[in-house]
Amino acid sequence: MKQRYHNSQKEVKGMNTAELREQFLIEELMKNGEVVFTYSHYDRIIVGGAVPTTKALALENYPMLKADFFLERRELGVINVGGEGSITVDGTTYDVAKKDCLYISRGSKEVSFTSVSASEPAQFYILSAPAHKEYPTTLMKEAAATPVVLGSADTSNHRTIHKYIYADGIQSCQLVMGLTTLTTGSVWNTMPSHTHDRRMEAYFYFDLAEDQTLFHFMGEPQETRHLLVHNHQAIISPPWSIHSGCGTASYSFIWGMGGENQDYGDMDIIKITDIK
Ligand SMILES: O=C[C@H](O)[C@@H](O)CC(=O)C(=O)O
Ligand SMILES: [Zn+2]
Repeated sequence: MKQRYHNSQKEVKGMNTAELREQFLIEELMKNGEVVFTYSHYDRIIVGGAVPTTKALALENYPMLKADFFLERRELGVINVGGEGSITVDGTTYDVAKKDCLYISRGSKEVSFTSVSASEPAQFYILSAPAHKEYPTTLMKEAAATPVVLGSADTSNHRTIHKYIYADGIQSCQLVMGLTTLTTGSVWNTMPSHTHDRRMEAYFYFDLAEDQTLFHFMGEPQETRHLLVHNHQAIISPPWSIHSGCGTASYSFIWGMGGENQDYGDMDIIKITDIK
């Protein structure tokens, strides 16, 4: 498991492209036959990917957690962005198809990830946060998440938001998680952009054509920087940073947060003409 510490706003202002990418971009998350994790000190979120092929992959323990097992003091959210798959939690198996979400309770001891087809594997995107109590392991199919349509073609940001883990959805200690799909021809996410000093956020981009890219914007609202992101890459957004992106084609992304509250609507919106 790789580890990333905090960066101050002042430090980030002075970073060049390589330094920004090293701190805030996670380039490789979906590796066939592997579970890959990055531990971020922003709200102690762990960002990961699991791609089982011919055999199941277990959620192993990591020495740096100093825990008896991964979920001893943590909760975990998973969304599949690949082929058909399932997740087994302490003997119960859940079918997790593309865009379905499974919340896994703190205290769960044996978790494993399986694909139906090794040639079209499931690709599980994982977020885990420290948890103080147990909430039940819960599966939410994509169809069960109420879609919220935002933006318009006029502003190139027509998109549908599916919320899974949040105050009015699957219950958790602090994890908030869902996904956004851009309508063909729309390319802007999260514009107008916002910050929420109360929560960090991670974005994982998927369904972006392999020969396309996305400009992800971060930084303080009047001191923005950008990172060039490709399909299946994630970015870590500090609480003081905007997180907004513009693709060279349409795409989807998973957003996930941890921190002070689970109120999806808690956002400090920045007027479009005020961004610098
Ligand atoms: O705090 C919430 C997150 O930034 C995202 O949910 C925003 C988003 O998906 C969008 O506007 O497209
Ligand atoms: Zn946000």
